Amino acid sequence: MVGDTSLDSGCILQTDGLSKEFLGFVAVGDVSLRVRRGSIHGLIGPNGAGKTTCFNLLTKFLQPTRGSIHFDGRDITRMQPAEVARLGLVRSFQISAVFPHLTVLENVRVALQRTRGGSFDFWRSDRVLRGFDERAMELLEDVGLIGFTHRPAGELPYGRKRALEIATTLALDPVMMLLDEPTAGMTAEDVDRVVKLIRRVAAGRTVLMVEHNLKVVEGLCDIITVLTRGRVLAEGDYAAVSRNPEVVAAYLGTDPSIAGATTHG
Ligand SMILES: Nc1ncnc2c1ncn2[C@@H]1O[C@H](COP(=O)(O)OP(=O)(O)OP(=O)(O)O)[C@@H](O)[C@H]1O
Repeated sequence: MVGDTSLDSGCILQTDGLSKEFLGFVAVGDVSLRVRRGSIHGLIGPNGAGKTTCFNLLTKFLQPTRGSIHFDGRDITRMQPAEVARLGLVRSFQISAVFPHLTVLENVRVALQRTRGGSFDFWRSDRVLRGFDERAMELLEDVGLIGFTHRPAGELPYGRKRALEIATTLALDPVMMLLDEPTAGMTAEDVDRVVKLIRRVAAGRTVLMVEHNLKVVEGLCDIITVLTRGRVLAEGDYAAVSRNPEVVAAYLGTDPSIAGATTHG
């Protein structure tokens, strides 16, 4: 499959023979992923399966050892992370990307300014930044953070911080969002809220998410790719992959509950 660039027009993201080796160790091996435009696509697998490495390859934080990546009809295999983000393939960063001493509104404003104004605008006055307020408020509304507008981001409860992180990602106006374990470490109540939020922000976009909570995967994802030891083990909707004996076997010892389609972690 390496070098196969016949593009599937229904797919916004396509990898062919994608591989990453670390000193000969195959972290991702020959992964040919097809992400349908407008879908919510889950990437799951036991610990060490290669999910994070895969994400890092897609967002160009790592260069592949072999294989190709096409996004929206373009070959992005050798592009830089910022170029890929400009094309609309945006990763939702971890909490550390939120500035804790800035308010919720200021965080979104800065994200908007980075996108639209460019970093050279940083010296400009508050007045310029306030120009972004209208859009920032819309985004805060979208993610349910209006009630927290003037709170320092560092004081937000964990689940709300993840919502803020999603708002700052939405500020980049992504065509496709990559979400890395969006519900990790959350209380059940926060999980529900973030699931609803993802469903809402996924409208009109494509989402690829790594997620350990299988209940979340079941509820959100149209299609799921199961990785194990760097390779694609199975693909399909939740009902199909959770019944797949190879998937059940791969999870045994780490998560036997997949056979019963319940929650992990
Ligand atoms: N920079 C690196 N150097 C060497 N080995 C690495 C590197 N990054 C990842 N690996 C190895 O590649 C394999 C896949 O790791 P990866 O983090 O992608 O898995 P994962 O599916 O995201 O796991 P988890 O669910 O635990 O986060 C692991 O065996 C890991 O030790």
